[in-house]
Amino acid sequence: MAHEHDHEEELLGYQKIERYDEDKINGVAVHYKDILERLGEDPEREGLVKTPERVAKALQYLTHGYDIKPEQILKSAMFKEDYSQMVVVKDIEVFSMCEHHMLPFFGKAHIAYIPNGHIVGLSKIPRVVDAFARRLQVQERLTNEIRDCIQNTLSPAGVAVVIECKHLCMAMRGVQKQNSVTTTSAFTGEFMKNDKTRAEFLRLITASLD
Ligand SMILES: Nc1nc2c(ncn2[C@@H]2O[C@H](COP(=O)(O)OP(=O)(O)OP(=O)(O)O)[C@@H](O)[C@H]2O)c(=O)[nH]1
Ligand SMILES: [Zn+2]
Repeated sequence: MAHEHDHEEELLGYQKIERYDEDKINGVAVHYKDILERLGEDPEREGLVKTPERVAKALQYLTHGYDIKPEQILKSAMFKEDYSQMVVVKDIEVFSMCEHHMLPFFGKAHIAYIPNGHIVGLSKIPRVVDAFARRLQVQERLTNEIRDCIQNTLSPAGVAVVIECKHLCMAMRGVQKQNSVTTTSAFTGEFMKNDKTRAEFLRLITASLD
């Protein structure tokens, strides 16, 4: 079986990076076969035979954030540094799933912090976003969890998080609003106390490079 799989990857010419928990995949797939039948489909037809397994794998991937420890990610790349100006990472892609309908919501996160003795490896900030986004979420909690993780781990003078997302549960169904974007924000420290600092952050995330 393992051999067959290696061969498949060879044929595709690339390595599939995802690692799957077979018990979990099989357990979820059984239910999706039943769901297909209950929706009026024929789970044995060619295009659907592997669908329960594919859906199970997709869902495992879309919720793999439960297995990640975001604090550890930050701690793995914290460096003593004297820099005390705002550090902004903007336009970080976000893909998450709303916990009410299990439909995607997606957009961008903009994050800033003001170092207080330590800086963090830049790539670790989008990694923290992913760790919390790849779970069943609401946008408000996602926003707060990212803020709290950075604040509690790095102890900066302040953290700012703004997230802008479209929710498919509002576009494909329900109220069917195709263009509405939801914005959430969360602040600590200087971003909360100091209007000028918060305004500078908001200006930086709306400013364009080109
Ligand atoms: N606050 C918040 N609400 C969300 C988020 N994602 C989805 N929702 C909302 O969750 C709510 C669930 O409300 P219900 O009335 O129980 O669900 P529903 O009958 O499917 O509601 P409609 O979407 O209005 O048809 C809806 O208003 C969704 O728009 C989110 O990230 N944050
Ligand atoms: Zn929803």
